[in-house]
Amino acid sequence: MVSPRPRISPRLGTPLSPSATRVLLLGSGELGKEVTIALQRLGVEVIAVDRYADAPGHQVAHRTHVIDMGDPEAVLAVIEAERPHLVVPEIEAIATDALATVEQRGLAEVIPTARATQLTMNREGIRRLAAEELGLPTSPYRFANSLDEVRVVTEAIGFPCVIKPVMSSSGKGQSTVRSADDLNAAWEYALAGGRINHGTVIVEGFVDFDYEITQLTVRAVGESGEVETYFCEPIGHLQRDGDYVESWQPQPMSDAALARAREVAAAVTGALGGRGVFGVELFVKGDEVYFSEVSPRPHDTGLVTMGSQRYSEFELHARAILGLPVDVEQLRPGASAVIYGELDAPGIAFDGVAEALRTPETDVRLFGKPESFLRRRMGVAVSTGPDVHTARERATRAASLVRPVAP
Ligand SMILES: Nc1ncnc2c1ncn2[C@@H]1O[C@H](COP(=O)(O)OP(=O)(O)OP(=O)(O)O)[C@@H](O)[C@H]1O
Ligand SMILES: NCC(=O)N[C@@H]1O[C@H](COP(=O)([O-])[O-])[C@@H](O)[C@H]1O
Ligand SMILES: [Mg+2]
Repeated sequence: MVSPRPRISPRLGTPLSPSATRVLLLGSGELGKEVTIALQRLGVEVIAVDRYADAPGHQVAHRTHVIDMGDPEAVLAVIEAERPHLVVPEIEAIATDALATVEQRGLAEVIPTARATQLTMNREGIRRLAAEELGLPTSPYRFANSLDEVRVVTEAIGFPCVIKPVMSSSGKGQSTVRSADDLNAAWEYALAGGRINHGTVIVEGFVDFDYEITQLTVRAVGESGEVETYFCEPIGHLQRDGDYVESWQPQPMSDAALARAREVAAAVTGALGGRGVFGVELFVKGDEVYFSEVSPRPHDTGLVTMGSQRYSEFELHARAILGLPVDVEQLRPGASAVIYGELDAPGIAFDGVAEALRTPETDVRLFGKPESFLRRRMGVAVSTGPDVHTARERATRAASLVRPVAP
């Protein structure tokens, strides 16, 4: 299903010289910032691209660009100008047709593959692949293009159900609907919240799961010289309004559920192909595992790995995409808790960092986003501890001590 692709040379060059190994990131938020730092430590030349100036990843890259990432010509132009070896998508809303062109013309290698970015940018592509081609269990689902169609398909799906734009992330435009009276509001919210106003929604049956996990899965060159699949310890997380607020590792699971989670993750990532980290989102009920969606890149809930693993998901991504070996060992139970902006203002300040850092085994990362919004993720607290419970207490406490304030 996945065509063989040329393997990147494991030789690394000197940045800003003709021998440089060049990586271009499309998207330079908090996740891209950490990938960039990991690449910089390996002496890779990094070009960071985003839709706005001074994005977190811009602040640590060799060069930066601001473009409309939904514009295929703009995406192609920046890749043609920079001639990177690797193009690394950091968000899903990108002109993915341009990435297919890049791959076809052999301009650069797209991570993990152009097809993977095309399938995962739209919930319809990945859902049909997982449920219909691979036969993996998912929530029941239907697609709808108008409020009338939403009314019809919810008859089939039943209540409660979850309505989401087919192109969105971090819960934007998503609502859980309990009765037909709420459909109008959910439709309007989905139209307003989609990244690209596509006018299509997915209606999913509500899965009454016991817990949900991200199964970080790494496709990297192994000792055999072939791409092999590696699994991190499962990450449990808590979501509010479709956006992650807390994550921890490891999530305790039965042997049967863990084995099933890894089977599902291997099937999906194997079908997408390429190299790098994937965040496979799964719902678990008893020993049953339901596939939800997958990021073909590091995952926000995986921020916890900056504390809990020998190599964070960002370091693993950097190594895997460069064709270097990986080690997914977890060292200590860990947790992360999100620091939101809590106010709408540019150039905000943060009080309470010293108090937060008095918490044992705790780090605070402030992403440096130039503008704060009420519910924009501006930072994260990452803690470890003797057990997950202690790590969670530490991280949530530290995050609550950091107070965003107007400058
Ligand atoms: N069908 C469902 N049944 C129950 N809960 C759901 C369902 N779909 C979504 N959720 C809840 O909403 C959360 C966010 O959903 P989803 O991952 O699809 O949104 P997203 O916008 O892609 O978010 P992100 O980009 O952060 O992954 C899930 O992690 C889960 O907690
Ligand atoms: N769930 C996806 C996710 O966490 N993506 C991360 O958030 C950034 C966008 O943040 P912004 O909306 O605050 O600019 C993205 O660039 C990526 O790092
Ligand atoms: Mg998700």
